[in-house]
Amino acid sequence: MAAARRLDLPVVDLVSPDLRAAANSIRKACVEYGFFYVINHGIESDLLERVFAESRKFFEQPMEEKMALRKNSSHRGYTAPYSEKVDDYPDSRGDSKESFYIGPTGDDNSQNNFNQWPSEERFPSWKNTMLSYYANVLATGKRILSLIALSLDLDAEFFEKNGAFEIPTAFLRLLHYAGDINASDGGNIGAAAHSDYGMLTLLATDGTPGLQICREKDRHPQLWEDVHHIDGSLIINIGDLLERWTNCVFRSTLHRVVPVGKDRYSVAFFIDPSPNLLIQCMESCCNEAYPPRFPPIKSGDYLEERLSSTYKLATV
Ligand SMILES: O=C(O)CCC(=O)C(=O)O
Ligand SMILES: [Fe+2]
Repeated sequence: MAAARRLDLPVVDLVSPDLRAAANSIRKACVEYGFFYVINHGIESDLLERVFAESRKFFEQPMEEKMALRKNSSHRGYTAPYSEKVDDYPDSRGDSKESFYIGPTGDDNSQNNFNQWPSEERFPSWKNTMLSYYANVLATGKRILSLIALSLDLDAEFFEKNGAFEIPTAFLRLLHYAGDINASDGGNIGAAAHSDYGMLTLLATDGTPGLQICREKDRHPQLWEDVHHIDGSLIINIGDLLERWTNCVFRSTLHRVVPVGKDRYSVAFFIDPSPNLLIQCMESCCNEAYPPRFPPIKSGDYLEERLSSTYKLATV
């Protein structure tokens, strides 16, 4: 895999008393990179450590145990290595990562029922740890979205008031990249180049390198830059739906995970708007000279289409 350049993404302090300055820094980050770090995000390091410990414990199980919780039709549960393929290369086997999805967990029992959990007997604190992380990271995500609204010259409550959070849609995804993948084999990649589909992604990693971004996807050859680890930070990125909503003022940036010869764990949290919300160009993102580039579309229709085209193999 070609060497990548080191990149210094903006760092946004979520307890900064100067909201306007934080919003400005987010705007610059989203216009230029589509990626940034947040610090002082309010998620206890102890909770994060427990999430990683439980995640490791789950993935260390024999394949048979993991497959007993394979992803169901509601996109919750386990996905095996090579079950996801986002590239179009005929020789590629797909992504070597394995993952576990946890969907909305709110009070709504009918939604709750779709989640799958490892047995309480062998994993006594697993579910509660994940539920606790889900609640905490969702709260952090909403604070970031409020700053994003300010950064787009919108009301801080823009997303809330528009009903973006009315029907909970956020997904937690535990990820494991095996360390014994041969990095020199071009057909092997942890996660192939992709952009995230939805609104906002909050990513925690165990500090192992591998994540890279490509700022100019149409440039050849592509230039990949390492997103290095900052202790205690979360990595935030903009998804395609928010790019579309902002009329491409904000960028949804191509990224991938390359093998580094070492096991790697990460935890992604994807926040999307309510499925029934109509995504149409934000007022502050268009004018006569820069008209809306996309027709309105319902969030759920857009995301369902993107998701179903990802899982092409029959193993999940
Ligand atoms: O594991 C990572 O660092 C990135 C994961 C990712 O890009 C994704 O799940 O969409
Ligand atoms: Fe991603």
